[in-house]
Parts: sequence; structure tokens; C-alpha cells
Amino acid sequence: MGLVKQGGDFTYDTIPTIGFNMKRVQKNNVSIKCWDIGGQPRFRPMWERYCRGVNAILFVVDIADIEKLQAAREELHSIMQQESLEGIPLLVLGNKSDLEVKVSVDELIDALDLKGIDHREVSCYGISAKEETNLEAVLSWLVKRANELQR
Ligand SMILES: Nc1nc2c(ncn2[C@@H]2O[C@H](COP(=O)(O)OP(=O)(O)OP(=O)(O)O)[C@@H](O)[C@H]2O)c(=O)[nH]1
Ligand SMILES: [Mg+2]
Repeated sequence: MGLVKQGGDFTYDTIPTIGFNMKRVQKNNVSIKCWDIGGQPRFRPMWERYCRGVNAILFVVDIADIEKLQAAREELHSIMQQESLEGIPLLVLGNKSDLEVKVSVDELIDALDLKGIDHREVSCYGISAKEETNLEAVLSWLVKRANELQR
């Protein structure tokens, strides 16, 4: 997801991320280097490699695509079990809060079994990339993690 827009308006015809993209985001005095990794099944084997050594992992879920929540839970738990990623703070983002038919943040926490993820700090926010809802909270969360832990 292009969580941080680059000066443009939200557009529905985004292109799926092929492989990964790198973006830099500035917030206060913090420069955040973001790796946006493709979510399609063929890119999932790359996830672990790109998450190694990072300060924080963001896992973005489509809260309107209720049928895929189980697959999301399996993928999330599988990557969280990688020893190389132990202890890295996790922020789960339930995206598309602007849509009517969706799960709530509490339902998402249950559906993804976030309470079953150990050995790290886990947070979960509802957001809308389209309407830019709650994106400031995401940036603040990231800035806080950057300050807390220098790798
Ligand atoms: N209604 C709504 N649609 C959104 C929102 N964010 C993204 N979309 C739409 O969802 C679709 C997928 O968005 P992407 O940003 O490509 O999703 P992605 O997770 O990056 O997908 P990959 O790059 O394949 O991993 C696009 O059609 C977007 O327009 C949102 O907040 N609300
Ligand atoms: Mg993408």
C-alpha cells in the first residue's frame, strides 16, 4: 500500500507492488526509510529478508476483504515465527476504514490472533489510505519506535 502519498491525490488504479519499493519519509527530525514489499503470494518468500534488521514491521490488511483474513493470519504468524525477526515491534494496519462493510479493529485483533504473537510489542490501528484517516498516528508510532531502538 502506498501509505505515504507522494504529493498526489489518492488514486484507485494503483499498480500492485512488484518486488519492493523504497521510500523515504520525513517527520520532525526523523527520516524514515520504508521498504514497501509486494503482498502477492509470489513475493511472500521475500518478506523475511526485507524485514531483517528493521526497527519496525507494518503489516497492512484489507479490512473489507473478510474472506482473506484467515490467509492474512497464517502469513502474519508464519513471518512472526522467524527467529531473525524476533523482538521487532509490529504495527498491524486495518486499511479501508472508509468502506461500509468491514471488520472493526477489535474483530481484526481476534481474526489475526494478535494476542497470540509473543516476544514483541504489537499494536493495531484502523486507517484509510484513501481518506488519510489515522495516518498521523501511524507516523507517530514509527517515530517513537525509531527513537526507542537504534539498530
Ligand atoms: N476504499 C479504499 N480503497 C483503498 C484504500 N487503500 C487502497 N485502496 C485500493 O485497494 C487496492 C489495492 O491497493 P494497493 O495500494 O495496490 O495495495 P497493496 O497492499 O500495496 O497491494 P500489493 O502492492 O499487491 O501488495 C487499490 O485498488 C486501491 O485503490 C483505502 O483506504 N480505501
Ligand atoms: Mg503495494
